[in-house]
Amino acid sequence: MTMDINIQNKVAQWLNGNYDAETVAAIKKMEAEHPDELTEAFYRNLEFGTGGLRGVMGVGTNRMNKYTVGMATQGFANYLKQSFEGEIKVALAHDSRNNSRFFAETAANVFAANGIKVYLFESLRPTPELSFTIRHLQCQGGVVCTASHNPREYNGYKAYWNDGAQLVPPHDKNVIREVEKITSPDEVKWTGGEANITIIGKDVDEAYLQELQTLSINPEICKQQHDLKIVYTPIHGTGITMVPEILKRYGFTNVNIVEEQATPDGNFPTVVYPNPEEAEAMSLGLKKAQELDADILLGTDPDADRVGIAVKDLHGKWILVNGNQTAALLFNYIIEGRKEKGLAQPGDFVCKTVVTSDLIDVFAAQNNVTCYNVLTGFKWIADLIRRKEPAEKFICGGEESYGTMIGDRIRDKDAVSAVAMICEMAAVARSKGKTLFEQLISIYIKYGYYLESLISITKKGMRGAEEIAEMMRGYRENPPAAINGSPVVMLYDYQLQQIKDIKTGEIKPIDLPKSNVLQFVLADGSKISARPSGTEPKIKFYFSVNTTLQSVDDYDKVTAELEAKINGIISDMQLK
Ligand SMILES: O=P([O-])(O)O[C@H]1O[C@H](COP(=O)(O)O)[C@@H](O)[C@H](O)[C@H]1O
Ligand SMILES: [Mg+2]
Repeated sequence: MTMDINIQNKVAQWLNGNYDAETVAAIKKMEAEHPDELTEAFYRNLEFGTGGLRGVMGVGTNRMNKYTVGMATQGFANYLKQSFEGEIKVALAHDSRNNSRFFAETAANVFAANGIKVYLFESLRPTPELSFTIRHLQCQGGVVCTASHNPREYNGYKAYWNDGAQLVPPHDKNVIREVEKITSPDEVKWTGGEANITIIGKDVDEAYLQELQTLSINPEICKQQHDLKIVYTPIHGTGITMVPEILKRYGFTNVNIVEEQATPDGNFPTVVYPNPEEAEAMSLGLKKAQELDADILLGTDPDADRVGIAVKDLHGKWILVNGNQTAALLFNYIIEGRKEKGLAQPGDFVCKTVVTSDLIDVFAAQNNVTCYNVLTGFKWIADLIRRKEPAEKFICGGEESYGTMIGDRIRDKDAVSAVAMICEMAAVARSKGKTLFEQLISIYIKYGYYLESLISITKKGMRGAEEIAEMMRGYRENPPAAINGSPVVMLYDYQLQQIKDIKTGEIKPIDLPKSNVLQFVLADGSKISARPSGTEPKIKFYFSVNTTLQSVDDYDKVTAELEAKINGIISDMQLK
């Protein structure tokens, strides 16, 4: 295969530029032995996706290495200097991944050499704590070196603006424009500003923990139910730094850590993927929860912004709760809890993403709380808060992909607060003689039973990205007329920013930025969404079906019906 001329030029730049001997040797080796890998490493530059820059670690413009981190930081520094006057400050953190500390120190040195004041965490911390720190220390920007829940060969760069939110347009595009102007490592200021770096730690931890304590709605019940039996696993990530402490401060005394996964380790030795969405990543925790006959299991991802939970079902069998169910439970607890406590105000709003359960829209409306829908990515939830404040007040936000954000002081998804509040919610349920699972069923009975499921198909590399684009094009050009026997009645195309009523042909606009997402709404109320992931080489299909549930006695039967419906949709779409 002959290599595209643009790729050849980029490779030549790296071979002839001021790159270290190790990098040059690695490129030459790939050139000789694996030219296809060389293409993958250089065919594009890393871009800001749903959650910052993310890539496999290695040499090349499409990889995470000290050069791409250094250039991204130089570009970010340039843009911060154009955007703000006076002293500029940034906060930096990192997770437990291999090279995360090195990348964070590299970024710290580059910012500092550009005359920017840097607050660098002394060691690993959760991503949400960094979001908090930006506001707390009044910084103009920030970075976390993490690839979140991605496989171990990845790393990444989550970049933040002065409100503690990840970059959205135009800032992300503008930073990339600055990065693209940099053609050689010689244009990066690598060192020379060490005096501008301040190491931070305990004081900020304390402020963050105190902030999280203010979120509690029923602190007295947590104390009363202090012996709620909790099993927690940080899956070798940053959660260990804050989660046990916040649980203690909420008053919980029976917290059992999964010891085999307690030590931060970038090889994530006990799991295939460090992602609580994967059942396998939760299996050691489940084993411990079963042995201890615990009330709840919680697991956080490496940068502690997403949380997965497991509880016992009606028959005492342990089940993994999906992200939609956790979000529904938590939103419901917060909305109803605030109402009961007299904290609810006109102008309160919640926010979720367009691929997250519509059950939340239903109960928010019935409780007079506005529910907004945004594109996938917490950066869009944070963006909405910015656009609505101060007229409307953000209460909580969340998404199917195992994340929530409570209150407006932390502007990114936060598993530390989520763990605390989920345990509080379990404590409140227990004080009423209920389990969390029973609580979920009560929500279904009151507002409607929505069942969701997700299929992700991995397609790696340049070819994979093309295949995913082709699949999306196929659905767009030839949308199905019916799925699983039910006609498609509405077609949402977020790329075209329009909703089409299939029967009448009427078209309505979608007031969101353009995004490659399609949704088919069926006559029976089911909804199927398709979109390429913005963080991993995957295409994602989301399925949502719903019906009414009269009583807990019908739960098993109705669940089986809804599951059969989802399976019917999946097989009709030939996705399995
Ligand atoms: O990876 P994290 O935990 O930072 O999470 C990031 O990616 C998730 C998956 O995105 P996608 O479906 O595009 O892969 C998003 O849902 C989330 O809002 C975003 O913050
Ligand atoms: Mg994460």
